[in-house]
Amino acid sequence: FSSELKSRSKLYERFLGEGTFGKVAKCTNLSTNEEVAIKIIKNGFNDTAKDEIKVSSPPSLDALLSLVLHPNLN
Ligand SMILES: Nc1ncnc2c1ncn2[C@@H]1O[C@H](COP(=O)(O)OP(=O)(O)OP(=O)(O)O)[C@@H](O)[C@H]1O
Repeated sequence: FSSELKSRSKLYERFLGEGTFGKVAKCTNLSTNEEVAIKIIKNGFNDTAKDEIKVSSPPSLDALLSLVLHPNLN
C-alpha cells in the first residue's frame, strides 16, 4: 500500500501493527512534517471504521456534563 500513501503526500515509514479490521502504518504528512498513524481498513469493514471515527472524536463538555449530572445517577 505504500505507493498509494505516497500519492496522498504521506511518506510511509514502517508497519506498526494489525488489528481485526485493518493494518496500521506509521507515516509522515509531507506538507506539515507531522507524524501520524494511518489505519488501512480491510474490505467489508467500512461501517465499523465509521463507528470507530465517531468514538475517537472527543465528546463536548456539554455532553460530558449531561452524563455526570444525569438525574438517574448518584
Ligand atoms: N496511534 C498508534 N500508534 C502506534 N501504534 C498504533 C497506533 N494505532 C494502532 N497501533 C498499532 O496497530 C495495532 C492495530 O491497531 P488497531 O486499532 O487496528 O487494532 P486493536 O485496537 O489493537 O485491535 P482490534 O482491531 O481487535 O480492535 C495496535 O495493536 C498497535 O500495535
